[in-house]
Amino acid sequence: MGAISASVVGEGSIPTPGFEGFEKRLEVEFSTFNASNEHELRQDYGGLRAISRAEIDTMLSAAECTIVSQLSNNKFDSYVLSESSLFLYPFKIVIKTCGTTQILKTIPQLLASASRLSLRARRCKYSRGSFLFPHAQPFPHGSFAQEVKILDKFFTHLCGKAFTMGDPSKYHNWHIYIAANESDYRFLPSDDPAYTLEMCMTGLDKQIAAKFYKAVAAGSAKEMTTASGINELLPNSHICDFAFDPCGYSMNGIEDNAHSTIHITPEEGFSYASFETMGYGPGSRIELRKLVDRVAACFKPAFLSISLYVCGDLSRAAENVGSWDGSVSPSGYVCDGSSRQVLPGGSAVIYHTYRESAEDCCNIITPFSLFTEADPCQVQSFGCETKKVSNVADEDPCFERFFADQHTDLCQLMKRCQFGLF
Ligand SMILES: C[S@@+](CC[C@H](N)C(=O)[O-])C[C@H]1O[C@@H](n2cnc3c(N)ncnc32)[C@H](O)[C@@H]1O
Repeated sequence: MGAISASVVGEGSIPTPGFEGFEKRLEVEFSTFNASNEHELRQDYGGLRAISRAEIDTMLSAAECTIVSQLSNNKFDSYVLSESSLFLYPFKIVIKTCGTTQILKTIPQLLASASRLSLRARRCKYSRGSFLFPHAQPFPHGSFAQEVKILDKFFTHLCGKAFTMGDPSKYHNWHIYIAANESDYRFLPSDDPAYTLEMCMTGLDKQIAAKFYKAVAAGSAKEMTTASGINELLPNSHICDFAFDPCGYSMNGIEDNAHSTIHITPEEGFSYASFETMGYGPGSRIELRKLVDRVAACFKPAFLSISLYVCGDLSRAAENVGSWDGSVSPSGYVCDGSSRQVLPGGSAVIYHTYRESAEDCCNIITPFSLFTEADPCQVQSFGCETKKVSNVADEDPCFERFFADQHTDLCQLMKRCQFGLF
């Protein structure tokens, strides 16, 4: 497992005064090498779900986390991890890890397993908020520029672009990397855009945070789920929950082809909760704006951010995120920053930050006021797009070690991904 506290931290990281709640999130979408039969395959095809449990374990152990519980339906598999969650759809994987885990180390095993199933990556999306304790992150998570450089090496056959959203002079930004071939994405006007909503919340209400201590919840994750009202956020979803010792909570929710996931770090001083849904949108019975309100009311954080990613016909995707301007504030919150970005591969994202409208919220001390992101020397923001700076040298021994540690013939693997040699 990765870091949990001041004394137990992952390899290459330094001790911190608290647990790093902000997750790193990697989503990779695949297609078959034989595009002609892809449509039939999409109807009834296990795809990535055929990856063996042993391969999944190997992949996760590279990042320094493990599976603690599982829940599946006929559309996809979900796993609660020691540090966050994993979702395996036939053509898509979502891995989310927190603490000092090294999520990018999962990529070689993932690409190798997918290649054995004749699948190749056609889109990679990596995102994360600004860390609470950036100096504790091991290589290559010490800066967004390092992360981008590693991602570019794995996905050279796709055109990677990196963006830092939010005001660069502020502590809280959203970092997003997307690699996709435009030619792979042809959406029909009838295709519903797909939404991914992510909320990151800090400074949780103390009484609410207390519910995620085992001693208070009689040791039961189920009790935490009901006492907090989490079970009512998406009432038709099936929930797989897990309570950590002595505190902390994670859950995955699954409903047809949509998922949700919540992770909670209740410790005072660095309390954090995240909420994510993928697959809910206008076509479902869930209205995302009302959902955002319910989630904010459930945790009552002092600060929260929303990232809404839409993928589909580009004009519709851009239009859809456009309608989510800064006025879409959860009740009791004021928006203090908004940005919007059209991304490669028919997608777009908006990012808003909010603070509680109560006047006394300015007195709340959060780690944001104590630490600053380590990125500035590595990443320069031009508008939104992150310029990939050259001072992250290829010959940096950390890069060499990163790849040497993977036990995979990476060059061979990347060539195969690029040219479809399977
Ligand atoms: C629920 S996990 C999920 C992380 C999630 N990204 C977050 O911060 O909300 C983090 C919480 O569980 C606690 N915890 C206890 N044992 C843990 C372990 N072995 N690994 C990770 N977290 C653990 C941490 O102290 C923290 O409160």
